[in-house]
Order: sequence, then C-alpha cells, then structure tokens
Amino acid sequence: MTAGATQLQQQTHISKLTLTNFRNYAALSIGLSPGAVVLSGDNGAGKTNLLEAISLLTPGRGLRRAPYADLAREDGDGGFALHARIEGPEGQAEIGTGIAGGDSGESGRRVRINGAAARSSEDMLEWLRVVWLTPAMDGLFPGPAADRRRFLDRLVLAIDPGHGQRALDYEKAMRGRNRLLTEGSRDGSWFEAIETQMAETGVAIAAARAELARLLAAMIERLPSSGPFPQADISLDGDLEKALGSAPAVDVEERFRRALADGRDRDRAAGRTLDGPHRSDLVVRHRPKAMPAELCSTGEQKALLVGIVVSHARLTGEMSGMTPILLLDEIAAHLDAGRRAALFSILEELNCQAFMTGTDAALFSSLAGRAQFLTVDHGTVGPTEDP
Ligand SMILES: Nc1ncnc2c1ncn2[C@@H]1O[C@H](COP(=O)(O)OP(=O)(O)OP(=O)(O)O)[C@@H](O)[C@H]1O
Repeated sequence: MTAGATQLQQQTHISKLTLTNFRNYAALSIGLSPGAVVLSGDNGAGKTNLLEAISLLTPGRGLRRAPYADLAREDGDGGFALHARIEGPEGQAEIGTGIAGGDSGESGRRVRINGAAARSSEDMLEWLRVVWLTPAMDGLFPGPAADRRRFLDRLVLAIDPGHGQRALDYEKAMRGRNRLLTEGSRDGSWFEAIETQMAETGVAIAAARAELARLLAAMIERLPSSGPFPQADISLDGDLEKALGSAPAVDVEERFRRALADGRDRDRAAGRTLDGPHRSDLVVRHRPKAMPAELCSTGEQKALLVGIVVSHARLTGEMSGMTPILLLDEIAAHLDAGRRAALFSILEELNCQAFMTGTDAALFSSLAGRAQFLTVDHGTVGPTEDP
C-alpha cells in the first residue's frame, strides 16, 4: 500500500449519507468517497440542500440557519432524518439527527451517535468537524459584524469544542440580564449573580477567540506570500479580546463585571446589554494590497476567505488530528482557472473530504480521476457521466 493510500484511509470522511424527508429529498442513500466530491446539477436541483444536510452533522442550525421545520420535506410528515457513517482515525461512527413529524423543532433536534442518544449535539465534534463557505458569505466582509462573529465562532468551535456551550451560557445569562433591565428591576443581588456569570463566560469566549486568531495568523503565514490565496491579516475588535492582550484573564473578568454593574443605567435606557463579546468583530485586511478586506473586489474577497478557511482546516488537522470536512458551495463561481487548480491541489494536500458544488461539472474537469463526481437531479443523486 502506498503512503498516500494510508493517508486517505485515515482521513475523517463521510462514507455513507442517508436523507429522509429532508428538503427536496424524499429518500436518498449515497456512498461517498474520501477526498474531493463534486456535486453538479441544475439550479434548484438540491446541491445546497445536500451540503446543508452535512452541515447539520455539527452543532447549530446548519449553513442556512433555517428553522428546523423548514428542513422537513413539504409533502412529508413534518419530520426529517439524516444519517451518516463517519470513518476516521478513531474508527467508525454512525450519527443520526432530525426532528419527528409533529415536532416544530423549536426544542432542538435529536442526535444519536452509535445508536445512543447524545448528551448534546456537541458530542458530534468527537467524530467530525465541518466548516463551510457559501455564496451568502461573499458579503461577509462588508456585511454586518454579527455574520463575521458567527463565522469566527464556528472556526473557534472546530478547534475548541467547548466554545459552543460557553456561547450558549453567555447568551442565556445576557438574556436574563436584558430581561431584568427591561422589567426595570433594581434587584442588586440578581444582577450581580448574572453579571458574574456573564463575566466568566464572556472572558472565556474572548480568550478562545483570541487564541484562535493567534493560531490562525501563524497558519496564514504558511500561505505563499504571492500565491493565489492572499495572506490575510486578522485581528479582533472587542474590548475583552483587546484587554486580554495585556492583562491576565482574572483581571479582565473583574473589570468586565464592574463595567456591567456600572453600565446598568445606560443599558436600562438602551433596553439591552451594550458591552461584551456579543459586540466584538473580526477585522480582516488583504495584506498584499494593504487594504481592508471589504474594499477588495468580490473575487479578491473570495480568495481571502478561501485562504482563511484552508489555513483553518490545516490548523484544525494539526491540533485535533481531524481535518474538517469542507462544504464549498459554488466555490468555482468567482475563481479563475488558475485559482481553481490551486485550490484543488491545496485540498489534496490537506487530505480532507471537500464537497464542491456547481451547475457545470466542467469547471472541475481538472479533477477527473481524482474526485468523486455526482450529478444532483431533483431529489436524486447519481454518478456524473463523463465528468
Ligand atoms: N422543505 C422543502 N421541501 C421540499 N422542497 C424544498 C424544501 N426546501 C427547499 N426545497 C426545494 O429545494 C430546491 C433548492 O435546492 P438547492 O438550494 O439545494 O438547489 P441548488 O441545486 O443548490 O441550486 P442553485 O444552483 O440554484 O443554488 C428548490 O427547488 C426548493 O423549492
């Protein structure tokens, strides 16, 4: 067996995917290969739906952030089910998730791993990590900070599975504080308890983001300085993230707790908490052009994002031994032939399973013989003839 074959065997990948009543799929079961998987088909055929299904194999609402009830096929019973067989260095796992018919999905989706109910959806991270780039993210740099924060937190989650719970705990505490503010409560001990929790979880969130930014910046240095995917300078714009650069976490926590207490009147007037990691931003600059990312062309922004995502995939692989599965929706749309070829060879070098979609398989023809080509046709998926 060649060294390459051994490597491929160890790659974390989905080898089988089954969808039941998911979006436009009534029933689908497909075998998947490690490495690149190209999904081509007409507009509306169901390519993104397939990626969305895979994105639900990680905590959260998936790549469209759609309500679970919308994921259930329109003519179905109101529920949906996904099932995936994962193969990786740790062995094989069977992961299932979905909601039952008649369940609005508001209470969350169920997750089963190897036949047993998971304690939380974060248990899936023991088996695989999933990261995506979608056309909706083309507007990430000029768009709202909330989208960049979400992107950043997803990158953190892939290297630090505890991040999701931290974010949930912080949001829950903040909702509690906001409720006290809008109710006009003056109950000092209630505020103190909630603000202490916000300070603890908030600083932990900021510290995890700062650590990701530091590690990711080191990985981005490994991108060739004049290559097709430009080096990005990334930094975090947030009071806590900045303070952590020059003070120990316990001091930052205490400062944040005091700032929350001192800011009650101001926040009461605003009806919400105005300071905290829920207001932080990810700042990206195009290093070769010495320009903020949001001022770059659409193609340049896409190339920057690809550089960040592949650097992150490399980082995750090196840290966890598990390279994320990449979902690259319509990835070829803004990349010229040279950049496409460069992307394909980076993906091969990363040794990750990467799903790429496009209306035209020809854009991926240089991968012939090195990728699995599948044609998506309104609820069915089969091998692409003559890719
Ligand atoms: N809950 C649902 N039940 C049934 N069909 C659905 C549901 N949600 C979406 N669809 C259908 O799925 C199709 C969209 O699929 P998808 O977004 O995956 O297309 P695509 O192949 O990525 O297309 P494009 O190339 O245009 O991006 C649409 O025809 C839409 O009507």
